[in-house]
Amino acid sequence: MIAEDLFDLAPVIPVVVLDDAADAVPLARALVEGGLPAIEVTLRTPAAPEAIERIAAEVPDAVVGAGTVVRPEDAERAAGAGARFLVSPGCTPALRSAMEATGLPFLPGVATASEAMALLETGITAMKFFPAEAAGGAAALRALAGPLPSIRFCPTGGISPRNAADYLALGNVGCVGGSWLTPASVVGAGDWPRVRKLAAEAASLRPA
Ligand SMILES: O=C(O)C(=O)C[C@H](O)[C@H](O)COP(=O)(O)O
Repeated sequence: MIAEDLFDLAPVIPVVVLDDAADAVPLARALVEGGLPAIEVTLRTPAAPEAIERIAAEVPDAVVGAGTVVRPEDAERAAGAGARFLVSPGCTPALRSAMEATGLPFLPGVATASEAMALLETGITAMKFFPAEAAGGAAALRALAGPLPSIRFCPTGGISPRNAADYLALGNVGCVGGSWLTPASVVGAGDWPRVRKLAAEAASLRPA
């Protein structure tokens, strides 16, 4: 799998924060059943590595990745847990090297033309656009497509059912990411049917 393949899995990559690794498998099953197989588990909680391990072992139809990859050592740790892709909110040369060294596809985060150009110089054409809404939203991505037509983005940050379709209509958007599919209250209550419904609604944003 190369990074661009992540765009073809589903229109939305759920961004998941898990406090309890025991929630990982039922949550991932609900997302997959709803039609969203690519799942980004953020490395923001101590439970994240075990959550990734469990999903990788027990939910074969999921493509589990790690988000919030911030330090170079996070990349190796995520790969060791079984992550199949990596996502970072921004990027540095050291982080880029560490992500590349895992051999996994990765979406490094950018928010400006200069950041995107720095990665483009190293051959990267698939990136996360973060924080999408705060950094100019769909209008900013439409503008970037002019001078940087070879880059495709996964915008994340402030995306919801209200604005997701605006992003997905852009030619330089491969998919979007967001946490709205797994609200903390819903995960805390173990309301997996609700997660499945939110996922199904998101999956229908763009025909597969
Ligand atoms: O953790 C990361 O790697 C990030 O870069 C940030 C997340 O993608 C966003 O925080 C999700 O944004 P919301 O959907 O607005 O909650």
